[in-house]
Amino acid sequence: MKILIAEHIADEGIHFLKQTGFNVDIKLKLSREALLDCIGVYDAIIVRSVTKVNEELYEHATNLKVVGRAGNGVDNIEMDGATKRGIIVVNTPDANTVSAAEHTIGLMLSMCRNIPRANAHIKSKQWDRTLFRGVELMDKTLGIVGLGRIGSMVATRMQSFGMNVIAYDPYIRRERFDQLKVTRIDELGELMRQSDIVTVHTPKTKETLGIIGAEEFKLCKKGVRVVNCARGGIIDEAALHEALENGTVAGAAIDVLKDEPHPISPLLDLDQTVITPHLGADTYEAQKNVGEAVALEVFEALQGKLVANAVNLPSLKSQELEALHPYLKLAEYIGKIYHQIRRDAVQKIELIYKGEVGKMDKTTLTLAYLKGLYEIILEDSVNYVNARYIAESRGVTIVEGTDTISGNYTSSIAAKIHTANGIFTLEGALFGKDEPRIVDMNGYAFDVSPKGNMLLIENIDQPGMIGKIGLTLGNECINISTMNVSLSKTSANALMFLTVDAPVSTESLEVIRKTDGIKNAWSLKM
Ligand SMILES: NC(=O)c1ccc[n+]([C@@H]2O[C@H](COP(=O)([O-])OP(=O)(O)OC[C@H]3O[C@@H](n4cnc5c(N)ncnc54)[C@H](O)[C@@H]3O)[C@@H](O)[C@H]2O)c1
Ligand SMILES: O=C(O)CC[C@@H](O)C(=O)O
Repeated sequence: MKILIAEHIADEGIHFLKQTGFNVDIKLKLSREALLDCIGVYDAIIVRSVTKVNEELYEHATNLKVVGRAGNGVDNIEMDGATKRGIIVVNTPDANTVSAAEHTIGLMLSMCRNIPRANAHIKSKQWDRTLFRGVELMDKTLGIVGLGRIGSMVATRMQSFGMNVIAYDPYIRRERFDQLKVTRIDELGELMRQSDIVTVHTPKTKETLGIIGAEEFKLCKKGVRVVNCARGGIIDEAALHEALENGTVAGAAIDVLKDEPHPISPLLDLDQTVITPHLGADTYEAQKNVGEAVALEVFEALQGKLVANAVNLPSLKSQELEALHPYLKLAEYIGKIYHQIRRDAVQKIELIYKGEVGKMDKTTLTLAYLKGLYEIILEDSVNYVNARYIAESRGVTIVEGTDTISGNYTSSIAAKIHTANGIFTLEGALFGKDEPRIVDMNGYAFDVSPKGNMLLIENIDQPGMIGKIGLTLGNECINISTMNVSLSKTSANALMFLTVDAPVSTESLEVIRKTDGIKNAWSLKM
């Protein structure tokens, strides 16, 4: 596996990746052309906020499996393009939060006390204290837009400064506001009216781009101050420039610009602005955290593991992932069986999660089922990321449900596959803590451990069949490890699952199928 580190990450992360035995190339500041030229050989790329990982790059990145975003914001990564190609995108959302919150506060204080200009003044050997009179934070109202990880850290820290903290975030539950002792404001306009300082902490999305613009500035108290340590463009730069020039806004503290990494913006020419070149995450602590986290995630994702911080997968915490693991295995096994027995195109899949498993993350379990289903026909090109996309692009309807009752088992997963030629059903249960078993197939009851090479045989239920099958397999040099027979409740047929010690060749399978009393036989690989 080859990994390209295209933007600087901490040595700890690089060291980790190198000792895994992967081939690691560090090529910082490549031109776009050079990046497009070389990306084709890489299995993974690690970037920060500058590299645009978009359609153009994906078209050249024919081997790419993982994009590691060393940091939080993924606005430089085109997610749909990655998902449909099965490229897993991982980031490190918690690794630099404290640094970003502290930088926000540093910028806020610098702006309110004119620290950067005063510093430049005295370093030019001048001493005039009348030029830099500032304002206190105590008793002022801080309006936070986006009360997520960083917004909430800024909130609690600024409360200790004696600020009255209000916030606008329609996507956060009321209880969270209460827990943080932050006043919930239902409309952005109202937040703008009440605030002395406004700080934005949303991701950059279609909805938040320019969320604070000319109209919002019209609602503000004269002399409001603004902070943007989130993403360039969330506060419209042209409108901000205008508002600073006409005095509506007294000061702006900014870490992020619309067009990075270019230091070009009219805001740079104003005395009322304090600007840093996207330094929010630039602390030793944050970079060490980010570097280590992204390296581990890229390593795990390259091994096909489900990673906690995968952006284009349902988000799961590591403990949840651990608890889910045996069920994921079970769902994948159930998925694997259908296309090894039937070729009929799937029209609809109903998945019923019964018992304990019904309380777990069904979205991810269904991904595991679909991964198993399509792996049989698409092999490595299907993974957790694109499994649902593949099903949906084939017009397959997926229905998920739960049932509190799971018969004899603590947990089971029942799959019902609808095709033009009828319905195929399969149910699997978990035995003990982590042992998957097939317990029912099309109404035949079983207790089968799906593993290794298997044979499924349909035969007429008549005396002597087991001996005959044993003899046929013996003649074909097929050694049987386990055998599980189930009789039909409605016909004179039986189904038999066998575990065998080597793959059964097509020729042997033909011989088995022609044996008297055997109606069909399938070789399965689990
Ligand atoms: N300057 C830096 O170096 C630096 C470092 C880390 C993160 N960031 C950026 O900081 C921002 C916040 O990061 P985070 O980790 O706190 O993210 P987060 O996902 O934890 O929080 C974002 C919050 O914004 C809210 N939100 C989304 N759309 C909204 C809207 N239209 N109106 C109001 N609220 C809305 C969400 O509900 C969420 O609570 C991101 O843009 C991230 O990229 C910058
Ligand atoms: O360090 C970076 O490149 C970006 C940091 C920050 O904006 C992030 O999104 O994590």
